[in-house]
Amino acid sequence: MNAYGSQSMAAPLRRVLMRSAANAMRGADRAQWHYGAGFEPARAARQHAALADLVAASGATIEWIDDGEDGLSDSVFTHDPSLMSDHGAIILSMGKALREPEPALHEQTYTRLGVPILGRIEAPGQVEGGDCVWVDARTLAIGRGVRTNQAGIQQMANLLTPHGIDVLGYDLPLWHGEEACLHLMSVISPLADDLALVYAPLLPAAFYQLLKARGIGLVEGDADEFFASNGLSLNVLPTAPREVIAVAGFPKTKAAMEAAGCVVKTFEADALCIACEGGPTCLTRPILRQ
Ligand SMILES: NC(=O)NCCC[C@H](N)C(=O)O
Repeated sequence: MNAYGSQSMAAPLRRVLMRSAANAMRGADRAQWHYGAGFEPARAARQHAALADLVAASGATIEWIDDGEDGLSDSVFTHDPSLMSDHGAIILSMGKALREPEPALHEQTYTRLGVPILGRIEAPGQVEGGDCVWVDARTLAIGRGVRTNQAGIQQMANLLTPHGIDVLGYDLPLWHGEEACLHLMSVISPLADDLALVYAPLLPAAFYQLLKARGIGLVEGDADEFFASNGLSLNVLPTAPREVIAVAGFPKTKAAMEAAGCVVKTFEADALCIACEGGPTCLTRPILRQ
C-alpha cells in the first residue's frame, strides 16, 4: 500500500509513521537533549509501546522507521521532520541542531514505502512539523518561533501555493527559552475539523482570531494542568474526529474534552512525554488521514 495524503488534523487516521523508543532513546544524555529529571529510557520505551498499541487499536496502520542505535533520541518524535500533504510528503529542516539528521530518515522511509516527495525545506530555511497546523484543507498555519523561521515559511508557501493552499505565518512567544520546545502545536490540538483544544493565553492573537472567524469551537485546557505538565496536557492525538489519545493524569483537561463530545483514551507518559517535551501528536506523523 502506498496510500498517502493528509490536509486535515483530525480526519480518521489510516496510516502513520512512528519510530520505536527502545533503541533510539537508550543511551540519551538528559542534559544534552534537554530532557527533564523524569526521563528513563526503559520506561519511555514501554510507554511508547503502549501508545503504539492504542494507535493500532484505532485501526491505523503503523509504518515504522528502521530501528537503530544511531543516538537520535528525538527521532521518536516523528511529527517534526516531515509534513504530509495530498500531493506528497514535504521533507523539513530542523530548528534543533541535534535533530538535523532526522529528515533524511523520513525521506528514506517514504522512498521505501513508495510515498512521493513533493519538496524539501532547505537551509537556511527551517520548519518543524510541530509548528504546522492544517486549519482546513486549503489553509496551513505555521508558527514562527525558535524552531521555524520566515525563510522556511516562505519555502513552504512556494511549494503549496501552486496547489491552492494558503500558508499563513504566526509569531510564537519565547516562553521557556530557546533551548525548550514550544511549537504552535504546543498551544493547540485540533480535536475535529470544527473543534480544538487550546491554551488561549499563549496562542498568537491573530491565529486565535482566525480560528474564531473559521467557526472552530475552542475547548480551554486547564491552566494548572498545562503548567504542571509543561504543556503536555494539551498535546492530544485525534485518531478520528472527537476520538483522541491523551497523556494520563490530567482529569480537568480530559473532562473538558469529554464535555465537548470527545472520547478520550489515555496512556502513562511521564518518562516519555512530560520529560522529553513531546506528546502523542509529536510521536506520530500521519501519512494518510481520510
Ligand atoms: N511536535 C512536537 O511538539 N514535538 C516535540 C519534540 C520534542 C523534542 N524533545 C524536541 O525538543 O524537539
